[in-house]
Amino acid sequence: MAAHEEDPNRPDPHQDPMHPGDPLTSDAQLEKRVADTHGLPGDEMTALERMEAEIEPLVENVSPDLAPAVEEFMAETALANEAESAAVADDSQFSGTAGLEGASFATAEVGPYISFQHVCKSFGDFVVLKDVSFFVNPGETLCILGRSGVGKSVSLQIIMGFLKPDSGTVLVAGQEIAGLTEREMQQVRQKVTMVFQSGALFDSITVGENVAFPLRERGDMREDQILLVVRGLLEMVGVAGMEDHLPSDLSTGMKRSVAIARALAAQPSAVLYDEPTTMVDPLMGNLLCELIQRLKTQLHLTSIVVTHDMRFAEKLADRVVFLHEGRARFFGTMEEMRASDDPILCEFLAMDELVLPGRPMPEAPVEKAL
Ligand SMILES: Nc1ncnc2c1ncn2[C@@H]1O[C@H](COP(=O)(O)OP(=O)(O)OP(=O)(O)O)[C@@H](O)[C@H]1O
Repeated sequence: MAAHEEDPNRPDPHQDPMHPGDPLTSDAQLEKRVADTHGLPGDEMTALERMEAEIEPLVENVSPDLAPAVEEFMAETALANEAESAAVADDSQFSGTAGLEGASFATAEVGPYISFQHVCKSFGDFVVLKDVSFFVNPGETLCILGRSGVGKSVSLQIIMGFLKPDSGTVLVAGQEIAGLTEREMQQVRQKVTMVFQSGALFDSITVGENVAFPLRERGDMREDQILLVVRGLLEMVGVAGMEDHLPSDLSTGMKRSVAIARALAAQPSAVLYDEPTTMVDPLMGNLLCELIQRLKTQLHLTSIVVTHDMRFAEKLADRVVFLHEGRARFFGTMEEMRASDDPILCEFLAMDELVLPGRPMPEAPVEKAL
């Protein structure tokens, strides 16, 4: 097609892509729609304007024909997250600092979005978590650190309700999850979603169908709207044009990017990431790290990241919890961790210095010629 010819399939830039037939969403219309959807008062407009301005950099690499759809979709998420954070802050269910004695409570004046209080978990006789307590406040990022097998992934699975703790209290989205039915837990999982190490994509359907899945589940979006948001989200996470591929065609890093796009399609308040930078090259690792950082600041996402990568933790974490022998050996800010003289923690950090990617590895002993 010649450059000047109009593509009949190209969305009309003067039409609202989320609500075709409407003129392009004016600020007032968008304010009303988001207010209707999330029950926010009409005077939230200034917040919404700020939100859209914040979100702009997130969609800067998205094609102009897709950007408005993604921007509006993400603005809804960001605004809902602000409201959610406020609701958690007001929630009287939060039972204070029980089980977190000795931790840093510098910013704990709002209730945590997710917390463990004295959590224990065993598999048969094998005790994984003996008495673990930590929290993450709304909009903050917690990194879970520790050697292999200390229960980092088990902790994430407890938060998602896939595993049940033997004792202790777990708050997710500000509410205690112990007594919830599976159906209630599914509602919690709409707010708090997880990006697995493997991506955990559905292998038999395309990348686009994977990302469209949560959008179709909502039941209130038309197919053409869904396609716009899917393509836009894939561009946003750096895997443009992959919608017709099967997950098996993708590299590990690309699968994780698609898994993040699918998680975002559910408009979550919190995302749990299990080893997002493991087994990808340093460039892909940096891209994923930057994406997670942008999602945190621009969407006000609460995040928990299980990682072995200290540089990643340094960039992202508001707080860290260091698990060791079934306990939260350290819980506090990155700065407090660096200042700690705990020998076990110091040894862990020293080991990390030795194997940090990008730094020269310690010289291997030269083998003697036989
Ligand atoms: N469903 C399960 N049944 C029995 N044991 C389990 C189960 N899930 C995890 N475990 C055990 O719990 C321990 C902690 O596992 P987990 O996956 O949380 O470790 P991790 O800290 O994430 O380690 P890594 O960094 O190697 O991924 C391991 O010994 C694991 O074998």
